[in-house]
Amino acid sequence: MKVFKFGGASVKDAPAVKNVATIVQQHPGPLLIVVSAMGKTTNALEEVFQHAENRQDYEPALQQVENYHYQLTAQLFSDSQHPVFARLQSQFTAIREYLQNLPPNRSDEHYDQIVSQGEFLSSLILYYYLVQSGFSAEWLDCRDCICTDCSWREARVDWLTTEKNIQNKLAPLLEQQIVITQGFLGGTTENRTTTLGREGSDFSGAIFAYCLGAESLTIWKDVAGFLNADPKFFLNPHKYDEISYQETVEMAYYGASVIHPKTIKPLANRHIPLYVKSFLQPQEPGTVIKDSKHEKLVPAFIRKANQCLLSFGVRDFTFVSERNLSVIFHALAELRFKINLMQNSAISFSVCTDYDADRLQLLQEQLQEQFIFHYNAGLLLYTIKNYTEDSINHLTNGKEILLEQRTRSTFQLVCREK
Ligand SMILES: Nc1ncnc2c1ncn2[C@@H]1O[C@H](COP(=O)(O)OP(=O)(O)O)[C@@H](O)[C@H]1O
Ligand SMILES: N[C@@H](CC(=O)OP(=O)(O)O)C(=O)O
Repeated sequence: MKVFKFGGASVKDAPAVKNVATIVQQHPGPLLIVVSAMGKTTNALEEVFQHAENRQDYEPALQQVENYHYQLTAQLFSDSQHPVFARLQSQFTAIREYLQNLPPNRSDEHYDQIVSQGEFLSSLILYYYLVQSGFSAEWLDCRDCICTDCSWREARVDWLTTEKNIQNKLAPLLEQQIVITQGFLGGTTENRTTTLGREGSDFSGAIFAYCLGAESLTIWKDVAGFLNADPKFFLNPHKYDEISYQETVEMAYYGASVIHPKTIKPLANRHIPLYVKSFLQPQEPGTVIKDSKHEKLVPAFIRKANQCLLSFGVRDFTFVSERNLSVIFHALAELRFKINLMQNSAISFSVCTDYDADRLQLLQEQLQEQFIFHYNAGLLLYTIKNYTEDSINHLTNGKEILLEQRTRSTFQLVCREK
């Protein structure tokens, strides 16, 4: 039993969906397909929700999402009476009804109900297309399997219940046919939809693979495999043919965005290999991530954009103490800031984190009485894993560096985005 995860880029238009069917055709045998929203649909739905949250007209943004899905679907199904069109229509009717009836206080719970819709649309379109192409297939609502708490936007998985659900409801289905389900989503015991954190469909693939005891998980990407740098920002990156879970989890943690950082742990726990393969060249081997031992790898360059550097200074001539730090950490955790790098001196403490204007405002309000609080936005965080002096010189050349740090294996710097 294999699990394939197809991300937004692999289903971004009609030819891409046809390509997915070709890939599936080439892999006979029990298969679970976990699919993300098509193209940039999740961003577009976030925009719809933001308009609704600010009591602005969300209809033009929603109309764009609808047109995109209809146009793509019309290129896949020549029969305009095909049931897929009625399903799409009922999804959009439900979205509009939900938005019209939003209560005055719009919250993260409402965000999840809207932003989750992209995966329902994509999984329905892919399901109907595979059936039309002659596959024996079934559509599964992942909320019947992936059980989470109510931590909206980044729900936590109840692993015991999820494993039981997957064994009882999904495993028997997979004996008969291919099953298509949604990435990124879960459901609470009260039947509310949750999301697992942006770009969380890789993690969904790993949850299913873990609970099914799958032979492997393959994530299909627009790159040749797991590379030592993002080809959008670095020339001629090197592809790893094989790499350990340990190295991968560290690189994903530092920001190698090709794999969601939560993906690795469940797979490593059950020794399930993860393949990163190109949907553009599916016959190529890509990268395999597993329990492997290797010599020191070539340096990996990881770039994290939209960073800010927060600094907390003490108000008197005392030093930054453990007690001060615990107040700062508590506030950061409450507001769900992820610390990407930190450094302290006698009288100040600095943290590099993802920039979010609203949450920064709340942090400032909470801490400004106790600390002198400053921040710099518009920054980049670079990490070199397995660095060499040459790689550091290459990276730092010409950059205005605000902070740098190194351990025996990892070099990090924060600099201005030019
Ligand atoms: N180390 C890396 N190796 C390969 N691709 C990377 C790496 N770091 C960042 N990327 C970027 O990740 C992208 C693919 O991941 P992602 O956009 O999440 O795909 P999808 O949303 O389709 O699942 C690539 O297009 C590439 O720009
Ligand atoms: N669609 C969601 C989940 C996801 O993982 O998407 P992708 O596989 O395209 O990164 C998002 O954009 O956050």
